[in-house]
Amino acid sequence: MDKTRIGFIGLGLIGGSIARAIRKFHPEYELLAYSHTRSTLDEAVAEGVIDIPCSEEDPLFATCDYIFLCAPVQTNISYLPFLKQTISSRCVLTDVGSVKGEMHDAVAAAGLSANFIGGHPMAGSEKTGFSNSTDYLLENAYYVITPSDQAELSKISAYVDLVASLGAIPLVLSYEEHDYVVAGVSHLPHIVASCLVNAIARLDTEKERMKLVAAGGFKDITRIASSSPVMWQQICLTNKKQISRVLDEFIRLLIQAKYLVDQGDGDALYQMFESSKNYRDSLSDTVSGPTPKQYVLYCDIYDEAGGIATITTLLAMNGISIKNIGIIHNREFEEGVLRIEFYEEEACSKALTALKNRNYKVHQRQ
Ligand SMILES: NC(=O)C1=CN([C@@H]2O[C@H](COP(=O)(O)OP(=O)(O)OC[C@H]3O[C@@H](n4cnc5c(N)ncnc54)[C@H](O)[C@@H]3O)[C@@H](O)[C@H]2O)C=CC1
Ligand SMILES: O=C(O)C(=O)Cc1ccc(O)cc1
Repeated sequence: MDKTRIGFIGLGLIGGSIARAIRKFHPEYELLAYSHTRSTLDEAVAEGVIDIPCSEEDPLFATCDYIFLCAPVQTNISYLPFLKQTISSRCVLTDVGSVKGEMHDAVAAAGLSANFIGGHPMAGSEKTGFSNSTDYLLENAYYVITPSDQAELSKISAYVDLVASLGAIPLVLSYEEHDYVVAGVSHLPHIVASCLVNAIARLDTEKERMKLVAAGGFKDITRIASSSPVMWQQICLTNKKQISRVLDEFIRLLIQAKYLVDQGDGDALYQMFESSKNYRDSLSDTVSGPTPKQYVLYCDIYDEAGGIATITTLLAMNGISIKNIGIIHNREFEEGVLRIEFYEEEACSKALTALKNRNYKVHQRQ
C-alpha cells in the first residue's frame, strides 16, 4: 500500500508542532510542506521533520491524504481556490485556526465541504514560529474537531483517530458552539490581558513604579498579552459576534465590581471573590492532594484503528471529554484493552452507561 502523505501549508508554532508529533508517532508517514519563509522549510527538512519542501501551489498537494492549513485564518482561506482545483476526493482538508465559522463558510463557498473537517488544538503559547514548535505541544490538550456537515463519517473517524494518536484529546463540536466557547475561554482572556497591560501602562507613575513592582499575579494573568498581534487581530475580526457577546457580560461584571468597591459592600465583595475561587478551584488542572484520583475505564475492542475512532466519536457525541486514551497490553488484560481516562467521576460514569448501551464490554478497577 502507498505511504500515507500529509501536507502542510504554513509551518509555524502549530503546524510545526503537529508535523513533529506526526513524525514522532508515525515515522513511516511522508510529510510535505510549504511555508512562505524559505528558511523555515530548510530548517524543517534539515531536522528531518519534513520530507519534501514544496512550492506555493505545488501539484504534489494532489497526492496528500491529509492537508493541514496552519497559516493565519485569512491566509488559509486564500488557499481554497488552489486546493479546490488540486486535491483528490479522498483527501481530508483541515485547518488549525482559532475561529471556525468563517473558515466553514469559505469552504462551503469554494465547494470543498465534503473534504473539510475543521480542527483547533487548544494548545499553544504566546510564542510563534517553527523554532518554538515541539513534538509534545498537543499532549493531553483538547483538540476541537468541527466536521463539515458533508464530511463522510469514515473520514471523521479516521481524523479523530489521527488526532488521538498524537496524544491530544479529540472533542467533536459544531463550529457555532466552538466559536462561542473559545470566545469565552480564549478570546476574552486575551482581550482582558491586553486591556489590563494597556491600563497599567496608562496609569503608571512617571517613574514607572507600577512596572517595577508588578507582582506574580499581574505577570500570571498578562502572559498572553505577549502573543502575536496579527494573530489576535485576525481572531477578533473573524469572531466578532461571539466576542462581543461575551464582552457584554464581562463589562457588566466589571461595572458591578466597581459599584461594590465604591459602595464598600463587604458582603457582596466577599461573595464575588468566593464564587470565582470556587469555580477556579474546580478546573481540572487544580486537583489538589499528592495523588489525584483517576477516573478510568477499560474497554475491550477488536479492531484497534477503527475501534478507537468509533469510541472517541461516540463519547464526543455524548458530550463526554476524554483526558487520555490508549491501548494497553498486560497480564490483567491479556488480549489488550482500550484504557480511557476522564477528568471527572461524572464523565466516567456517563461513559460507562454510553458504552454499555452499545454492548461494549467495560471493566473498572476498584
Ligand atoms: N499560537 C497559538 O497558540 C495557536 C494558534 N492557532 C492557530 O494556528 C494558526 C497558526 O498560528 P501559529 O502557528 O501560532 O502562527 P505562526 O506565526 O507560528 O505560524 C504561521 C505560519 O504560517 C506561515 N505563513 C504566513 N503567511 C503564509 C502564506 N501566505 N502562505 C503560507 N504560509 C504562510 C508562516 O511562515 C508561519 O510558518 C492560526 O490560524 C492560529 O489562529 C491555534 C491554536 C493555538
Ligand atoms: O498561551 C495560551 O495560554 C493560549 O491560550 C494559547 C492559545 C492561543 C490561541 C488558541 O486558539 C488556542 C490556544
